[in-house]
Amino acid sequence: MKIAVIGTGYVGLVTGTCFAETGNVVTCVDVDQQKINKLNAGEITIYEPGLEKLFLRNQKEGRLKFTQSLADAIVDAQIIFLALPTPPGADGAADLKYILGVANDLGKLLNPNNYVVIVDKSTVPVGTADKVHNAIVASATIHQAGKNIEHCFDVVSNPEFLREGVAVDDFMKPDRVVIGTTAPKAIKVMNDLYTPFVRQGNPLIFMDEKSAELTKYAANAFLAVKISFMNEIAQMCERLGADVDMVRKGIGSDDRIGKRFLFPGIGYGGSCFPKDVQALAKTADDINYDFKILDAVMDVNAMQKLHLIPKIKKYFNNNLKGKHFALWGLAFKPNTDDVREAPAYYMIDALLAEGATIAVFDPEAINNTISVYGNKIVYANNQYEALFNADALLIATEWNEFRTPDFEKISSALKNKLIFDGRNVFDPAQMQELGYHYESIGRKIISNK
Ligand SMILES: NC(=O)C1=CN([C@@H]2O[C@H](COP(=O)(O)OP(=O)(O)OC[C@H]3O[C@@H](n4cnc5c(N)ncnc54)[C@H](O)[C@@H]3O)[C@@H](O)[C@H]2O)C=CC1
Ligand SMILES: O=C(O)[C@H]1O[C@H](OP(=O)(O)OP(=O)(O)OC[C@H]2O[C@@H](n3ccc(=O)[nH]c3=O)[C@H](O)[C@@H]2O)[C@H](O)[C@@H](O)[C@@H]1O
Repeated sequence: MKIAVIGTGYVGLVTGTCFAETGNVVTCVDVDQQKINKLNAGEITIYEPGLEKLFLRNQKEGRLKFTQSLADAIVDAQIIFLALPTPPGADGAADLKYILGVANDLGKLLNPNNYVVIVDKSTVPVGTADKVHNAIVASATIHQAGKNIEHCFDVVSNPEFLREGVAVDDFMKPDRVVIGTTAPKAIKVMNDLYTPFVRQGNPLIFMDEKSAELTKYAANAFLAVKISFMNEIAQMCERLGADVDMVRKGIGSDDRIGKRFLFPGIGYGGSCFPKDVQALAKTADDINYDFKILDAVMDVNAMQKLHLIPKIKKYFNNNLKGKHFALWGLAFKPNTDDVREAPAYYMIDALLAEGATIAVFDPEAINNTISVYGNKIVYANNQYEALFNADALLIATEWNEFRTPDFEKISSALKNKLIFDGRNVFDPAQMQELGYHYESIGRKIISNK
């Protein structure tokens, strides 16, 4: 099939590449000229394990192309994906200006003689498929007066459930594909497109557009509830002397609860959970429904992101002025360079406000961080360099390479054998043996005092 993907960010690039991988001819569009130039030069623009190999192969074989021109990309396309940003507006609702802006452009460009399925892959509020449909028709009425555009397209909601860091696997082998449309022609096209991705029997779930749109928010909000619930259990553990790792294993082995997404830490971050929980709360607000759990989740997460700060302050008698910290991990989770809503940044801001200095290291997110913090913090070339002369090591992201470090190197570089771990990366028993003062989330404090 011939496919256009509008928006070539984390979702658009993975979507385009993976559809090319199953033999489709895909043209990705972006307004960012630098991005398109880089991609056309064979340079990948995001760090996502496994993506570069597929990107290069499909580009070489002519199945994956990049352009700035929407008009060129949609010529003869049977499917047009919208993978555009939906950032929070001032009131917390998803801002639809990118989506509706492109819908307006499509109204000018669609060919009334070619049927096309327009698929919304962005995370959008319930009712957006109708808005996109109406925006296209309104624009066509002005710019293509007299032509019968309304019958040449359907708008489908096909929310994306990939996780950054494992995006290629999630896309190629999805747990399920949710497709919101009741239009028979669109159902056929979407079924043909996705059949190669569900050969193991995972379902393609067809439903109406609104249910599909709400499914996406419900999934992200439910996962945020799960994480926040465990973060609150961790708070209880710290006060009661229980161990959250044991509680996690104890409840996770119950199939009804499941093992995944029960890891406590310094809160959830990223470009989606924070904005999507907020947007769903706003939708509830708009229809006068008081969605109490979502408000609690947002409060818990705001508190959790700064959970280590009072612990660090307590250790240093409430005075961090002049203290110097090493921080491992900047990305909002491992295996990505994405720093949007990264919990590490909340820690950096809080420590800088207390008068501390910080040296940071992350395997992939240093460049993105330089553009945010400039010379306010120090950037190390590797995890050990960050430790030099620091009063303590702080951990904000559980990259695998942090899991079994050289503890001798750590203790010889640090001023104190002191670690505050926001992702429960180390084993408290080992820390005790090695003589560290070690504080983590929901587990007992190891003291060397
Ligand atoms: N990042 C993720 O892991 C996931 C994101 N989503 C959703 O997918 C959507 C996109 O998210 P990301 O890919 O992370 O965003 P992103 O910000 O990485 O990418 C969006 C791209 O769209 C481009 N763009 C903006 N206006 C444009 C226009 N008029 N024409 C062409 N390109 C344009 C931007 O330059 C950017 O490259 C959002 O709604 C998000 O909630 C859904 C599932 C996973
Ligand atoms: O809509 C989206 O953008 C995506 O949002 C999340 O994916 P992502 O944000 O890439 O990463 P997750 O693995 O879900 O992690 C999100 C945050 O939760 C935190 N987390 C995750 C799991 C856990 O047990 N504990 C925990 O604190 C992570 O550290 C991270 O900060 C969802 O998992 C995807 O299904 C969804 O498509």
